[in-house]
Amino acid sequence: MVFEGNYFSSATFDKADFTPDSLICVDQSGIIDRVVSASDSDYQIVKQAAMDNDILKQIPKGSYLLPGFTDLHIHAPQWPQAGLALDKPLNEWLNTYTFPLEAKFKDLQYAKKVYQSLIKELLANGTTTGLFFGSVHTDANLVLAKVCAKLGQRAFIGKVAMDNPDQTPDYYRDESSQVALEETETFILKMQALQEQTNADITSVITPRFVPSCTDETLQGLGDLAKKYDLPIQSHCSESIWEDHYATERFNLRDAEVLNKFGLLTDKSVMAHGTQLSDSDLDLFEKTQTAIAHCPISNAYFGNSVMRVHDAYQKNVKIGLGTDISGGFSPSIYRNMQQAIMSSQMLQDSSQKPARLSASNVFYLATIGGANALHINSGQIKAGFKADLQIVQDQYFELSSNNSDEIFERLVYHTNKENIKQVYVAGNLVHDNRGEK
Ligand SMILES: Nc1nc2[nH]cnc2c(=O)[nH]1
Repeated sequence: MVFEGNYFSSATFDKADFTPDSLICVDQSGIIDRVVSASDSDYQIVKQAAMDNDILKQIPKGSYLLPGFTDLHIHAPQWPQAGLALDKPLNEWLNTYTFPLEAKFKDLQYAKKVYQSLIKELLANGTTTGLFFGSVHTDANLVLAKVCAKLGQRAFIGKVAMDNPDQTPDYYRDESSQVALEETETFILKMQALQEQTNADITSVITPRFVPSCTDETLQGLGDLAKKYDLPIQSHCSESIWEDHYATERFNLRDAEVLNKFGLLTDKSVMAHGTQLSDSDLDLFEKTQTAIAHCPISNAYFGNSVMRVHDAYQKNVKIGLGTDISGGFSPSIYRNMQQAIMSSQMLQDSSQKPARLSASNVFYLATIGGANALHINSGQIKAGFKADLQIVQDQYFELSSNNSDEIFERLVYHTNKENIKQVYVAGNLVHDNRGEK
């Protein structure tokens, strides 16, 4: 396939490049094998060949090609309660609403219905890769993997491990540390088999829910499994003041230090939130190459402060964006880009250091940031990268300036589901709403 049109892609944290009138050539394996610019001598030849082979896709005037987004933190089973009970503190929200909902995923029919709805919604919002928390149930997590395989989303999925009887309800927990670890290993092996069977881009992820939910044996065992199978790890770290106090009381260590002690901070780890991370925690993240999933909408409810994106970035800590469905109400990474900018302004007002984020900064987080955290060659429109792409319409094209910087800001601020016309994962069309008004 060859796309013809204008595109935006992050060049650096501070700058998104606009490239007009290009041919983006995608090979059979879904990789961008060449980007031909209008000034290249063979532009017309490449275009003609694509037309002759009926593989030219022309992007209409006023629409742009962007890289697909990575959602670096999302709880798939919480989709049915997106936007509900967000006026409660985290601990109450978990115990009163979230654990009872997740417990329902024992029912595989229910799981299938919810997961189909969620993955369609994410694709329609331009999210081409997701890093998912599932539930404790191995089989329901496999349902999620099958749905992602079928609908074509790249997925990293974790069977949630939670076995600490002091912090989890008896109706929703792994029965013991042994069960948590055995089920995690079973999930890893079944995911490997499914991956081989379907050839889908699905990976299992070691997933201790968070330090309070897990016993020491489970935290240690999960660290060992991550090492044994060389897998990504995800959890929550320093999301709230309550979580930080809990770690200090139980271990006399900071939350990040506890995770590190059990081998859970590695270059394949993605820790959600981090609003309470200290400078020394950020140094530890840098040293271990652990990434942060910044979830600005969720943090406004549960985070007790704004995550210091600039400080983390300055310290070379990898960062991407997450929706945190359903701590965050919106499945849209666009909506989270907007909130990241707004929240950063509030941090700026209470901080001596630079904290403001620009549209280019948050676009970088949504694309390159997320892809780097997961070690995938996605998030850029460039030769050698996966063709994870979205065609997005600038709804104010006819009304407003056509300066590329302004178009870019409009796209970041105004794109909604209706303006996302097509989405591709590794060159495969996974969402098409051109027929809709
Ligand atoms: N936001 C959020 N924080 C958590 N900490 C432990 N579990 C959760 C969860 O489901 N959502």
